[in-house]
Amino acid sequence: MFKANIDIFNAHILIVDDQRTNVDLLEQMLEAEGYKHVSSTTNPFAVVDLHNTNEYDLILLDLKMPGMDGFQVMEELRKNNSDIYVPILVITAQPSQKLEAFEAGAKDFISKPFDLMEAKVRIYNMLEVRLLYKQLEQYSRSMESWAMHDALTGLPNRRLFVDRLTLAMAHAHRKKCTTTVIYLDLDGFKLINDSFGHDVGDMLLKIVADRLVAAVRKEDTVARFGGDEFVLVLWELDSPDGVSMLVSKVLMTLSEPYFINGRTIRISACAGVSIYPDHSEDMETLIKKADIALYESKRIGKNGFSIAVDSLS
Ligand SMILES: Nc1nc2c(ncn2[C@@H]2O[C@H](COP(=O)(O)OP(=O)(O)OP(=O)(O)O)[C@@H](O)[C@H]2O)c(=O)[nH]1
Repeated sequence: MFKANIDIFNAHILIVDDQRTNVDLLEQMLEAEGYKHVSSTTNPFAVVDLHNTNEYDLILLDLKMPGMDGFQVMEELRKNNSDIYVPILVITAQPSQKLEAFEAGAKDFISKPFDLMEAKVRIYNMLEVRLLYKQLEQYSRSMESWAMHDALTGLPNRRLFVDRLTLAMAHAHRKKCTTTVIYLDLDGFKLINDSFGHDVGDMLLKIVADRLVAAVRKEDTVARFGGDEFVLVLWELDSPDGVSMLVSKVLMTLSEPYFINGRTIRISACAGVSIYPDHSEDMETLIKKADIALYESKRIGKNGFSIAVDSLS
């Protein structure tokens, strides 16, 4: 469950005011409050670059400045920022400008001359909302990644695999080339767990994942469907010979010895292969055919592979 853990005083704050005395006053106040990252500029033209580099959590922006006023700065910030939320608190001596400032994107305001107590509270409140929002965003990104990856190996899981295969098939359709699906299952993996323990089994699965990733190209996908089942999506293999050579290479890599906790462990794998569009143009059928081919190769014996047949059987 999401649990907020924010340190408001670690926030990055920029003060923008052409009057050095105002800048100094705000800077001193914020530093006395305990804010650790406060910087300032008296040059409104520098704000966009500064924000792009430092991604401030809060910009205290004077509205009335020569050359470029606060409204123009806000407009430039909005134009140059992919983040729709620009954290601006305007500083104004003219109450009549407040509404206009809100319409231009300001989130709150501080009146001049400063009421320091009020300024402190407004800054704190705005930072609280900003940092909570940022943390929630990070959390939802990590949840998204978690939902798409296998926790043990970090490989894509079945959901992400389906996305990647969809993409590879669309590419193959456009380029009139192939996409290959390789369904892999280790031989006698249960015995590894039973003989050496689940932890050793886990370590072996992680090494298997690393070897598979190393054996294919960067654009290919190696996914784990759970247990000792791994499924690969390969882009643009040009001939059945190429496929056979690659699967043989993968199986050979997996049958190399594994050195885990001072032990040397050997294991092999079987594979089933299906090719888009030769065996099917439908994704589910393509995966099913690779799975059936895998069972066929398991039936024949260890450390081998079968290629799908044209019709589902
Ligand atoms: N260490 C470990 N074991 C797992 C994990 N997930 C599933 N397993 C085990 O993997 C084993 C898979 O067993 P089987 O599907 O019978 O595979 P196998 O022993 O390789 O049998 P064949 O495929 O017929 O050769 C089971 O013992 C599961 O408990 C995991 O994340 N870590």
